[in-house]
This record gives sequence, C-alpha cells and structure tokens, in this order.
Amino acid sequence: MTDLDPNPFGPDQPCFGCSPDHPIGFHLRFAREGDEVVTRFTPGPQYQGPPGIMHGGLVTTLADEVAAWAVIGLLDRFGFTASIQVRLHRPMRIGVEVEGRGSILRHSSRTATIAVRLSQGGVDALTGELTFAILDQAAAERLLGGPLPEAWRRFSRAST
Ligand SMILES: CCCCCCCCCC(=O)SCCNC(=O)CCNC(=O)[C@H](O)C(C)(C)COP(=O)(O)OP(=O)(O)OC[C@H]1O[C@@H](n2cnc3c(N)ncnc32)[C@H](O)[C@@H]1OP(=O)(O)O
Repeated sequence: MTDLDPNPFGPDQPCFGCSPDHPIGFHLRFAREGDEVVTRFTPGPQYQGPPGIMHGGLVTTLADEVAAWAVIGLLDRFGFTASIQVRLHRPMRIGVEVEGRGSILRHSSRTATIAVRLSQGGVDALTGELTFAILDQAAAERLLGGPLPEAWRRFSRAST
C-alpha cells in the first residue's frame, strides 16, 4: 500500500472531502493498493440523518470523493463529477469505520468511470459507478468561472 500525497492541490484547497483544514469536512486521506485507491473513515454524529445512521447524501458525498481520488491517484488527472449512480444497500452506522475503495471501470482522455464500494465490517453499504469529465485548462476555467490555480494545472488534460 502506498500513501497518496494528501495535498497535491496546495495548502489552500477547500474540498469538503479532503481538505485537512475544512471545519466540518471529512478530512479524508488515500492510499493506493494495486489498482484501487483506499480510504478509511469513521463517521461522527454530525453526519447523521436518522438517529445513528449517516445521512444518505453524505454517504454519496463520501462515494464521490473516493471516486474523485481514484481519478487523481490512478490516472493523475482531476475529474469533475458528471454523473453518480449509487445503491445504498445497508445503513451506514455512525461511529463504525468505513472502508472506501475506488477503481477504474473505463476511461478515455476525456472521461473516467469509477466503481466505488463503501463497506463497514466487510459488508457493502454502498456500491456505485460515477463518471468524471476530464477537462483541459480552458474548459476547467470556464467551469470554475476564473483561473485554475497553478497547482491544479498538471491535472488537466492536454488541449486538443
Ligand atoms: C481539491 C481536491 C478535490 C478532490 C475531490 C473533488 C471531489 C468531487 C469532485 C466534484 O465535486 S466536481 C464538482 C461537481 N461537478 C460539477 O460541478 C460538474 C457540473 N457539470 C458540468 O460542468 C458539465 O456538465 C461537465 C463538465 C461535466 C460536462 O460538460 P460538457 O458536456 O459540456 O463537456 P463536454 O461536452 O466536453 O463532455 C466531456 C465528456 O464528458 C461526457 N459527459 C458529459 N456529461 C456526462 C454525464 N452526465 N455522464 C457521462 N458522461 C458525460 C461527454 O459525453 C464527453 O465525453 P466524450 O468526449 O467521450 O464524448
């Protein structure tokens, strides 16, 4: 297992899922294990929906982050989430460690589709497929509505 650089986008990146400084975020870190990225995370009570159960939207956010890091860690690109298809098979329990795994199902230079599995105690709680658009710098700047920070540029695809 190889730990991935937790901060390839520089110290000021604001991501809810992985910024180490986010006041209410997940603070996720990732490792590469063969053809997968892996993270471990224990949801706290601030992430509840029903009592004792993680909010389904936040479970999906966790899946989105795992998939985004599969694009970063396995393809060395940044992808913007374009579609999310998930099934929540079991409740995600607060206070119990979640293992998240992401792998590449298929990819081109312009898109990547990622398989994600979130489990607790070895039992799947979420499985899904998420597709990401890998943009060139100009398209990423149109999406952001401003300049792409320097540290992000190497994760864009080449312009065609
Ligand atoms: C700091 C570190 C952070 C790391 C983690 C980040 C975690 C989460 C990542 C995000 O949250 S990103 C923010 C949430 N996502 C967005 O705001 C994206 C909103 N959607 C868009 O801006 C556009 O719809 C999008 C850029 C995704 C696609 O725009 P276009 O359709 O104009 O792009 P284009 O036409 O160039 O299409 C690019 C490719 O994506 C494909 N595509 C577009 N939408 C798709 C879709 N919904 N499903 C599947 N494929 C799709 C499209 O077919 C095409 O494939 P091909 O080139 O192979 O033909």
